[in-house]
Amino acid sequence: MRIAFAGNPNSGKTTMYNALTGKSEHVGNWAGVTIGKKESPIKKEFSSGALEELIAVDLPGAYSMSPFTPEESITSGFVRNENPDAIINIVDATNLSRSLFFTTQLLELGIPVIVALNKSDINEKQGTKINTKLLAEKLNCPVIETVSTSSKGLSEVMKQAVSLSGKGQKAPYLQADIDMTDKKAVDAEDRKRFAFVNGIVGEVESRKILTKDTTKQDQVDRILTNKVAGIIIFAAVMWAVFWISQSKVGPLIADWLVGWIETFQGWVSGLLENTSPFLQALLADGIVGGVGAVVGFLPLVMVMYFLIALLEDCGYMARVSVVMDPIFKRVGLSGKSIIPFIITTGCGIPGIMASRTIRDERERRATAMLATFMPCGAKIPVIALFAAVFFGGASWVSTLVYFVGIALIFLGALLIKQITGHKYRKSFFIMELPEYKIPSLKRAAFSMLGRAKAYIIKAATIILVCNAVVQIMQSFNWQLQLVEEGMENTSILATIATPFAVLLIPLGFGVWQMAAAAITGFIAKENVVGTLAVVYGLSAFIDTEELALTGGAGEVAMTFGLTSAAALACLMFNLYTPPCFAAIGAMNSELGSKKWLWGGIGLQLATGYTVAFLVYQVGTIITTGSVGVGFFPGLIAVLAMAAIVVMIVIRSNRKLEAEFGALHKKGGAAA
Ligand SMILES: Nc1nc2c(ncn2[C@@H]2O[C@H](COP(=O)(O)OP(=O)(O)OP(=O)(O)O)[C@@H](O)[C@H]2O)c(=O)[nH]1
Ligand SMILES: [Mg+2]
Repeated sequence: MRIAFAGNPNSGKTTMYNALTGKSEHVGNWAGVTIGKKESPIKKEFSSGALEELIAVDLPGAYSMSPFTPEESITSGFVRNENPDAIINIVDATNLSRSLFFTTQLLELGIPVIVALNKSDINEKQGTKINTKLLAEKLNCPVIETVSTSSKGLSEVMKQAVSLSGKGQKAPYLQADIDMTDKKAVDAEDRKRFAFVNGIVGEVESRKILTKDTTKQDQVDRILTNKVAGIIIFAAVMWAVFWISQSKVGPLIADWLVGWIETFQGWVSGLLENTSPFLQALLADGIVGGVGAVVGFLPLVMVMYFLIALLEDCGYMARVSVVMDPIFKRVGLSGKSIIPFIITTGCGIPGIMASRTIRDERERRATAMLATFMPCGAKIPVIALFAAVFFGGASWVSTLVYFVGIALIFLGALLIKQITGHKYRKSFFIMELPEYKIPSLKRAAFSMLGRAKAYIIKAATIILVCNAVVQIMQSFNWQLQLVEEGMENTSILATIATPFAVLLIPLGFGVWQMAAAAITGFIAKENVVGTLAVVYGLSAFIDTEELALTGGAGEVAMTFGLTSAAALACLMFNLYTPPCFAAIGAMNSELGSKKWLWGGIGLQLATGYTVAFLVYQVGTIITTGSVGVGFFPGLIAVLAMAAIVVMIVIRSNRKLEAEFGALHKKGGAAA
């Protein structure tokens, strides 16, 4: 027996789904969190004696059966075509008139509907009363007050769902038989439906606080969404997130963790004392050392995940969208893009997927393509490592790379706008402002632990294998003999990476070790740290005795042999060139076009290269007074890439002019 969970965005569907199934799917306090269908069996205690297994199907939020965005069409498609046995319609009880529009459409499908008047706790606090008995009569279906966050009313909802499932449903309002392609007729029909819904709401609801009254929440919103103050507050909030996770609390815990890892590594080395040097190197340095170096940074990432989960839960994200909207509009994006960008600071894959909730196709693709310029959680170890080794652990480094990421998003968006002719297209922006609430520490902790688990699994699988492969490739030469000391350049790894390293000379880090790290970084960005640990034979980058990241920073910096300008260039190259393969896969499915995908990858490659070139060369001029090595070849490469971009812009503009320009002229002449 399948029971669908449908309703407006942010009404609490996923919270209810999690409560009934024991899952921990992503919940957040803004519209558009769930972007795909999720299924899971309902716990026995809620199955209210049903003989068959009950399957809950969580769906993305939708305002109506006529979808505007890809994720809305998943919902309407499912309830229309997949015949669930019953629909639980989760209605945000604080926003009845908006929600019932969709309810009346669901009631027309002939599938039994149970209305869960969710968030009824908020109504209680605000003194809003809803006559559920009367509402049930008007709608012709059971109406039950629920609070998903505390499971109130859920047993009753399930009882009704089980007893009604498979039976029919009589609709209280039937849409007239109209031509759905006739926009005027559809609009008129929608207006009639609204009138019907408002009539019901007028009868069943009594409010203490009227919608037009200003509440405390409105006053807070006035400040948080203010054009100037809003941006300053947002910058301060994000800075605090990075500062706490990467400079304060994160490193403190990391230090303790690394102590354990080092002890473990010592123990493994002890066990292997009498075995072959290759085996020792592979197990103790390659696997334990490499994976340990990556896991050592886990606390930084975890603290960050925790803080972002708190931000998601309190209702602030939607406000940030509003603040950023006018700025993003200028570059052809919309305020909604900010949510994918913030999610990407955790991981690029859900970040890219979150772009699905943006209506305009061009904006959606631009967002998916640019999201990974925001450094993700896997890049934190890389940032922290370079900051510690070359810049004394300075927190300006991480702040800088996030701001450069934002700047690149703006520049990239401007470029896409140029290429796709944004001036010919219009878009609009609707963002609902959800209620503020005190974020749940428990939920944030769960979300953090879930992500930490994924990070550890990744370290123990992909990263472990990569490190082992790197270790083997650097231990042997092509004759499959062990490489002797001083002959490291002849290893398989070195000979493969050297041609790539040549390309990196104008960026200041044209050595095979850095090239190898960048290449393994495409498999997973943590690999940059793992590979550097393996190829340079270093292990823990966090020094336990000095309670600091790489207490032996000077020594490590010497081993790497980079100037500070080259180090910063190397860091930025690893951050802004294309993300890991998994994120590229997500880009592929969201962009839905090979042209856009390759355009995106090309843009990322060109951007990463150019930024690294500029940072190294300008940095070298500032510090030494003359340009760095490989300046001219690098300049030629960068100019060639720029020329290609200019050519694409000119060509596409000509095409657009032919397509739209004529149209505009015609329109102008007629007027
Ligand atoms: N006060 C209160 N808050 C709730 C209740 N149910 C859910 N919430 C909160 O509402 C917000 C949205 O919850 P979700 O479960 O993500 O909503 P959703 O309907 O799945 O949203 P989308 O996936 O975006 O369509 C979260 O912050 C929840 O904690 C409730 O009964 N009472
Ligand atoms: Mg949801």
